[in-house]
Amino acid sequence: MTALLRMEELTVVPVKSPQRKLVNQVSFVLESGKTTCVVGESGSGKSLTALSVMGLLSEQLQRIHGRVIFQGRDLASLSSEEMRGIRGKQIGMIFQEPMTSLNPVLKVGYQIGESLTEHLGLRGKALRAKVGSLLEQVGIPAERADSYPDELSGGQRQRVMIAMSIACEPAMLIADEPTTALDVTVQAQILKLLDELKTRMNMGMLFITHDFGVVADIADDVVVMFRGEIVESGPVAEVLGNPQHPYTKALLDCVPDADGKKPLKPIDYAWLTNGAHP
Ligand SMILES: Nc1ncnc2c1ncn2[C@@H]1O[C@H](COP(=O)(O)OP(=O)(O)OP(=O)(O)O)[C@@H](O)[C@H]1O
Repeated sequence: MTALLRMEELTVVPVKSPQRKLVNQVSFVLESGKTTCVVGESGSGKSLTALSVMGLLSEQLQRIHGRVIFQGRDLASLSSEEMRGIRGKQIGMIFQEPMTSLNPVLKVGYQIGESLTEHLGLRGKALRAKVGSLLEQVGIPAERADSYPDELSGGQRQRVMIAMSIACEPAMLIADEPTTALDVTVQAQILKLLDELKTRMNMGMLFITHDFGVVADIADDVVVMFRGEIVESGPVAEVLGNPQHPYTKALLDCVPDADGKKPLKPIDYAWLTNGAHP
């Protein structure tokens, strides 16, 4: 079976100091209908990996090596116009903070509709019906299309972002810490919704998180990143059930108990660097 996304030895560096490898030789595969979680602490290179898939690295950064093959095509070989056609249509995206992605002065229904008009040419009644149906698919009554973002709760705003990201029925969804800003109960609801949509629409989901609790809930496969490199990857049951790398073990130690009471332990970097357990 051809993979939906095949990342081959992706390497990202700052243009001005190309010896600093922010993402170093990262390779993994994502299949349709599956979720691959990229997990690691802040600064490990997760977001740069996701942005590379979208062709959205900032101008100060460049990919010096590797390929990003989506549906059999190397995304780097596409023009910016072709890439714009893929973003939002074949690859959907959601990010951590819906308020920064939603325009506060436009009704949410209008904002969901924009990409339907741009990519699918929908207008008028057909557009309104599709927007209503998308809102209902993410658990929001259709009439909330006329609400402004600040009239919705944080969880509802993230649901609106999900509706926007799936509007064109993309083959792949990239979710970068989509639940981090939400409280635990809402987080669980959003994860469940994403998981259901992934299965129903047979999407591949690339899910970026620093939280192994989230990985346990949602991943089929997991890629553990540390300082720009993959230290461990594989099916979630294997990586969580029998972690091999000290960094994975240390991150797993940081997961709070179900009641959320276990204090977070600081990660012992000396141990990681020497390989000797303290
Ligand atoms: N434009 C840039 N120029 C130089 N370094 C950068 C740039 N953007 C990001 N970095 C660095 O690249 C590294 C990886 O960043 P990235 O955002 O991918 O981390 P992350 O794992 O997603 O962390 P977080 O969860 O905090 O977003 C970090 O050390 C960051 O400081």
